[in-house]
Amino acid sequence: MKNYDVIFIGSGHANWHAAVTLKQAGKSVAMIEKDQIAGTCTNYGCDPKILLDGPFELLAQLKQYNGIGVTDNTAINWTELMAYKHKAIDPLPLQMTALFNQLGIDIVMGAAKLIDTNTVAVNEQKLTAKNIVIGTGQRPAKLNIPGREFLHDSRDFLDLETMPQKITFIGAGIISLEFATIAVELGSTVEIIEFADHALSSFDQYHVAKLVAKLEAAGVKFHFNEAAAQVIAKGDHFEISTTNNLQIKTDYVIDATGRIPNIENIGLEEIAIQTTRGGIVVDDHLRTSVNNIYASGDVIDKQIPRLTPTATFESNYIAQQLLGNDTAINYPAIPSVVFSLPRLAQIGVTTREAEASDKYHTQVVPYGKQLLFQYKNEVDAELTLILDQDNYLVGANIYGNDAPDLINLITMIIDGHLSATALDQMIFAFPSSSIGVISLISTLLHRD
Ligand SMILES: Cc1cc2nc3c(=O)[nH]c(=O)nc-3n(C[C@H](O)[C@H](O)[C@H](O)COP(=O)(O)OP(=O)(O)OC[C@H]3O[C@@H](n4cnc5c(N)ncnc54)[C@H](O)[C@@H]3O)c2cc1C
Ligand SMILES: NC(=O)c1ccc[n+]([C@@H]2O[C@H](COP(=O)([O-])OP(=O)(O)OC[C@H]3O[C@@H](n4cnc5c(N)ncnc54)[C@H](O)[C@@H]3O)[C@@H](O)[C@H]2O)c1
Repeated sequence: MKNYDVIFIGSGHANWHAAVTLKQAGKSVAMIEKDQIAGTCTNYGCDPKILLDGPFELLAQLKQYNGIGVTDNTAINWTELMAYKHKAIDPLPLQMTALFNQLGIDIVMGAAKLIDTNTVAVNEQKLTAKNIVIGTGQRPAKLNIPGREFLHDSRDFLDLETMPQKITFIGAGIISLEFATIAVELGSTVEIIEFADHALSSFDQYHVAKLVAKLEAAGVKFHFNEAAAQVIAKGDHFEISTTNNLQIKTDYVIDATGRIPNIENIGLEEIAIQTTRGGIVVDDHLRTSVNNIYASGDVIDKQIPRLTPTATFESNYIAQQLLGNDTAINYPAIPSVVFSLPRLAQIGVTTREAEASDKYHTQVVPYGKQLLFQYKNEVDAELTLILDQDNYLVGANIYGNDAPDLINLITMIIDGHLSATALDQMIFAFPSSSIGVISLISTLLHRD
């Protein structure tokens, strides 16, 4: 039986950052993975998604010059793009495995199960360790309705060789809105069934409404207040009916009604690790109810966004814990982005929280209009800043193609508690899109 300092169950961002740090610090480390090395983000999530999205973003920007210099927009060849995706993404697990092996991390392929508080079974072997970290992530939820066998998920979409002519998404969450943006641009008839009366419930609803209107103008049909009830196969197509008897004919159905934690069949009940429907319960040191076993990433029962940067933050935190630092975890402000076109991003105090408290005030900055050519004629791009009573930035929402980068800039202003005076001490490259937004924000920020 092989004995380690630390065994990691799962090889996603929740675990591999810590595995590398601990190995480099001289610990013996094993990482067990039952599917593809490097987990969801690398193989079935952020990375393939953003690769496929690239030309769609460029096309959206080109369209902003229609009638003022650009006449003929390029068409996207999805099948060719998908071939490129396979070429770029498929080798990543092997490359990451080689990197981990080179560092001296033992990689074990197979489904891990805890036998006792120090022992993990995988295939026919048993491995022991002083500490174990569970980072088993999440999987797509699957609706329990008649015809569920016809439902596809995000992984299937990111592997589609040809885009179906008619595609229907169940759920108007992040995954649906990102993928609907792509499908409608390729000319598919896109419908979205959502049981709430709005989309993207955790995002600023003023910006969400603008995004929904933009997608509707592009041809996406939203059916709010509708819950999918059954899917029937009829010849070469499918018929979806809702609880209100709405009928939709479609070629392909994606169930994007959320993601659920992988907590089953890994021995948690046997050794009394506490879980809820939301995942593994941890304390403020990311320890489970069994003291030497930690949990990290998407599988944790947590209120913060389940994202790659939060999984990475937790992984780095656990590495430091296992190297002797005993401070409780303290999350900074966490940005979230919806990679639709335009993008939505948000961080920190929300507009809803700001409206309910006299500690904050909000300011809308229509930077698309104010910085027209720096932002490539994206006229409707705007951001809402949330400021505290001393005019320090505590939150923001962005609607615009540049949101993923702008929100990082704003993250630094929030985390650094930067005033306008502090920003004045820095020199930024000019002309650039960011310097424009920095100057607009500066006029509103605290001055010493
Ligand atoms: C379509 C899509 C797009 C996304 N886009 C973004 C984005 O743009 N930005 C962003 O920040 N986040 C995005 N995410 C979320 C991001 O992928 C996750 O937050 C991140 O992957 C979480 O990392 P993790 O290590 O906790 O889990 P995972 O990456 O899911 O890793 C868990 C690993 O554990 C393995 N495992 C499970 N059970 C066992 C077992 N018993 N034994 C051994 N191994 C096991 C799994 O096979 C998996 O490889 C996206 C997710 C999806 C699905
Ligand atoms: N850009 C990103 O960061 C990114 C991108 C993709 C995925 N992710 C990850 O995936 C998660 C999002 O996954 P998602 O989009 O599947 O979930 P979600 O929670 O964002 O959205 C699910 C939607 O489905 C609706 N719904 C649930 N049951 C329904 C039913 N029976 N009929 C109709 N509608 C129903 C819900 O009301 C909700 O609006 C994120 O939380 C994140 O962890 C992140």
